Amino acid sequence: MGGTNAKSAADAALLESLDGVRVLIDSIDRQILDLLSQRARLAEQVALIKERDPAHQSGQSFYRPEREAQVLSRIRELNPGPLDDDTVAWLFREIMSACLAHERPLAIATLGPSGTFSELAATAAFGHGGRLQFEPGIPEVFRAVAAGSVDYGVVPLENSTEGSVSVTLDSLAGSDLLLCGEVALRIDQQLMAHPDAGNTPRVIVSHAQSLAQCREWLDAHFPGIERMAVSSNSAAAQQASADPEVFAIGPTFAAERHGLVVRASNIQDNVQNTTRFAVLGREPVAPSGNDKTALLLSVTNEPGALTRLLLPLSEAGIDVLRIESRPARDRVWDYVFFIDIAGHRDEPAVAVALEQLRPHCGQLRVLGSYPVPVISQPGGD
Ligand SMILES: O=C(O)C(=O)C[C@]1(C(=O)O)C=C[C@@H](O)C=C1
Repeated sequence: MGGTNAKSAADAALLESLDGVRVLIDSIDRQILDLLSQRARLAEQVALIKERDPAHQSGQSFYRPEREAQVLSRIRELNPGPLDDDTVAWLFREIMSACLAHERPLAIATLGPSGTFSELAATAAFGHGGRLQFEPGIPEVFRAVAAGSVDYGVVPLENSTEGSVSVTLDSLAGSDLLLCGEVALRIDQQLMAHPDAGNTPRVIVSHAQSLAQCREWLDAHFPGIERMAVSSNSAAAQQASADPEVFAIGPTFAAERHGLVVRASNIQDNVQNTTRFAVLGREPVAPSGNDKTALLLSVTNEPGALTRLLLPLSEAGIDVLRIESRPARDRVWDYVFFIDIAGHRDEPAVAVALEQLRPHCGQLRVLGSYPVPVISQPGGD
């Protein structure tokens, strides 16, 4: 006891000077490092256990979204402050990412070249331990995951200003891949140009979604200037870096990557502009305790068809979180519905409701059950 008091008196004295506080910080850092090393050794042990199990051979069984969601929720609950819950969760997101990379580095496909919002979303979902593989388009991300040349993919699903990303929904409908997670990003759009550019571009280029998210701003500030959609924001930034008469729209870090200067900041029409990105995988995710399930249903175009779909869900007390319809590509005036519900497909109430739904649908596919995101959206610039 006397020793502890002597130690705290010495610490109190150190707190009075910058050099003294730094001595204390150095000591804490040594302890954090020691604990991180112990955690990484446990991750090695986890890898050994998973490798022993024949069901756990693929990269898919090393990444455990349900466990990560549980760890992050617990950290938020335990957080004594003064750092806020999101901040400590982000720190632990990176610790788990580093431990996972130490167990088995994961390859993640996303829309490239480097400098897209999708790249930011992939890093938000997997931390900096994931190895990104850039693809020229969203269908190519699906193909890379399906072919097994990467472990996971990250694609944009829905934007708060522009609605669903049709190419993603159509690719989902046409593939066997599963949704394993989601991450929402605030999307702040920047107008960027070559450092030698004048004030009036010949053309403004960006991804079609980004051009649409800035439509009113562009009408007001650059009326009559041609707008051209290209495969990604970073492809647009690349074009602007090669031609001072081309301006691009995209995230700040695309300007940094391609040597451009930001000419106007946050030009999206809706300040709260947010995009939800999906994590695509090949294997189902186990329940975390707080999950959602994405469904794909098809019905023929006859009166009451949608009501017949929703009734078994509401009777089972299951919350419908989102409904989106897309034309069925193979039949005129028939529709497929993308429906998100609360709960995991392995929960009895959800499983029963899905069985009751099945006779009313031409097709019913569970696109995936996965944890409700635990960390609030980071800024997307
Ligand atoms: O618990 C596991 O299965 C682990 O692999 C460990 C760990 C972690 O660092 O906590 C790492 C990666 C997984 O995605 C989940 C958790």
